[in-house]
This record gives sequence, structure tokens and C-alpha cells, in this order.
Amino acid sequence: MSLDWLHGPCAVPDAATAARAAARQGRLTKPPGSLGRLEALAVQLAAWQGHDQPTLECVQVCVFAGDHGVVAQGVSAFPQAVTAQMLRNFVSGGAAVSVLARQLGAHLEVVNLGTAVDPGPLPELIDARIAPMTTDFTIAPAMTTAQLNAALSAGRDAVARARNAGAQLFIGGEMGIGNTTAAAALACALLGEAPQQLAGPGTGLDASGVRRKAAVIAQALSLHEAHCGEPLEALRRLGGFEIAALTGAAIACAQAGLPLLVDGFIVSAAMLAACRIQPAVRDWLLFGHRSAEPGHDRVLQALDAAPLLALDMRLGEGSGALTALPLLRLACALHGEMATFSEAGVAGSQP
Ligand SMILES: Cc1cc2ncn([C@H]3O[C@H](COP(=O)(O)O)[C@@H](O)[C@H]3O)c2cc1C
Ligand SMILES: O=C(O)c1cccnc1
Repeated sequence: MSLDWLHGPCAVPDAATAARAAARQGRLTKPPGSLGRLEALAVQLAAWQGHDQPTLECVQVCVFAGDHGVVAQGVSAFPQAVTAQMLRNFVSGGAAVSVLARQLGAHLEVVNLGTAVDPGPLPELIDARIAPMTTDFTIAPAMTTAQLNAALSAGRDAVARARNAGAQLFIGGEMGIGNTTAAAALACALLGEAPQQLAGPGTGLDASGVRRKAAVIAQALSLHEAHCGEPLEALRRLGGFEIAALTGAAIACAQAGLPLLVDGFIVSAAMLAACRIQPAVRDWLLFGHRSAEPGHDRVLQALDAAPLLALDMRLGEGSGALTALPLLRLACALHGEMATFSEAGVAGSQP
């Protein structure tokens, strides 16, 4: 399996449609600009969809799950078995992302990339198992090249399924105990940042736990940093199966012209890797929320991203992105259904 597809060209948002949508915003019965970012969102969605009046009826959420060898270093407040247990919870409908997807009529898919504990027979899961977990990256690279490749392809395959289902928006989520450590390590390598800047509590470490986590990341960086000049190599050495799948999904979305609504810290770290591999990926990303995980701000800044929501959420799974979805739908409805000044017989602004 070759990685050549990663470098295939990305789609280009439709500037002519954007211009027409912006002109329509100027004709709607409101002072120009008064709907703030909702106006820009509608214009952006129009450009992405190539439709003057965009809609978001069909939304695909894909949660990628995988376990992490670095958990052996004591970097999470929760045991590794939770990853597999949550897989069951996702498909039986009790996880936050399950509830949000159900409420919003989004289609939820869960991809198992490999867990330490077998989740048992769950026919609803998409089986893309690579290994029970990544290698502990304080000792050796997290993934072999073949494993990285398989994870990136699992992301691309999920985007292909979303397109076949007619998705107008893709939301990537993740589940993997220990993945805030992997995300922070990857972001440190890509940004040249110190571990203390990006290590945070994750699922709930106390201050000494966060110090330990930063020390674990520092140890990994001292082993791998010299080899992390290439973003793909940084991803292979310090990422995780679900993080690499998210990176692959983002590149595939940009190539297909399918916008991706970004979740929190972990997904954003994967987006950083994707944008380093292919800068044009950035044109297809919209950021749903600012996570309470302290490292998220720095990653958002590097991506020049202004997320829609800041609700102190720090869950992952795609929950922050889904919570922002109603705003996008409202932006579409306002854009499509508001009357223009001439339709409503309302006087426009004075010259
Ligand atoms: C019950 C439970 C449900 C979750 N859903 C997402 N996460 C989130 O927490 C994990 C990352 O945090 P850390 O790096 O500290 O382990 C990931 O699985 C992430 O998706 C969860 C965590 C738990 C415990
Ligand atoms: O922002 C996130 O994605 C996040 C933060 C903490 C734990 N899990 C996920």
C-alpha cells in the first residue's frame, strides 16, 4: 500500500458561488454584517458545496478508536480497558456522541482500529483493527510504516463511505485512553513547543500527574525529535492509530471537497499534521469548539483557527463539533429563508 494518495490534489472551494452568496447576504432584510459570523459561515458553506443556498441535512460522524502503548507510563486518569468499553457504549447509544448524533439526526459510525481489550462481538463496529495498541513511544516509534499506512487509509475509507452516503459535512471523533498524551507529543514535535506548554489534565490528572505526563512527553521527544522533520514521520513516531486515521480523513475530505467540522484538542493535533502534509487541507476545515484542554489554544493558533464555541467541554468523541452543528444549520436556514429587502418591501440603507 503506497502513501502517494496523500499528496493528490485538494479540491478548491468555489469562489464564484461564495461571491453570489455574499451578495445575497447583502440583500437580506438586516443591516449588513448584523448576523456576524453566521453570515460568513453561510458564505463558506456555499463555497464548499458549490450551491448558492447550502444545506446540512446529511452529516456523517465517524469516531475512530485505538489504544496507546504510552499508557504504560501512567499518563491517564482512567484505565486502558475504558477504550473498548466505550466502543460498546457508542454503538448501544449511551455515549455523549451517540446522544448528540441522535438528537441532531447525524449518522454515527464507529471504527475500531485496535484495542488492548477485545470489545467482544459488536456487529455495528467497523473492524479496521491494526494491532491491540501502538508501541509505547517512550521506547520506540508508536507505529510501523505499515501500521501508519493502514490507519491513514482507514480515515480515507471512512470519507469514501461518507461520500457514498451523500454526506455534506464530515465530523471526525476519537476514543483512546492516553490520546491526549499522543496528541500533545505530536503537537510539540510539529510546533517546536515544550511539553509543559501542551500537556494538560486530559481525563482528569492532578497537577503532579500533568507534570509526570509532560516528563513522559519530554522523554519521547528526546528519542524522536531529531527524526521529526517530516510531518508523516512525526505522526508515525508520536501519533496513534485514531490520530493518523483522522489525519488521513482530513486529507481525503479536502481532496473530495467535503468540509470537515473539527472537534477538540486531539482532532486538532491530527489536523495540524494533515495541514503540514498538505497545506490546502486547511481550506476545508471549520473549527467547532475550543476545548478546555490547555494545549488546544496553541494548536488552534498554529492553524489560524477561531472556533465557534467555547463551552469548557473537554470530552472528545466529536462532541464539541456536534454541539456546534446547530449553528451551521441556522446559518444555512437564515441564508436560504430570510426575505430580501425587495421581496419584503423593506427600505434598504441610505446611500
Ligand atoms: C469514560 C470516558 C469517555 C471518554 N470519551 C472520550 N474520552 C476522551 O478521553 C481520552 C483522552 O484522555 P486521556 O489522555 O487523559 O486518557 C480519550 O479517549 C478521549 O476521547 C473519554 C474518556 C473517558 C474516561
Ligand atoms: O479536547 C479534547 O479533544 C479532549 C480533551 C480531553 C480529553 N479528551 C479529549
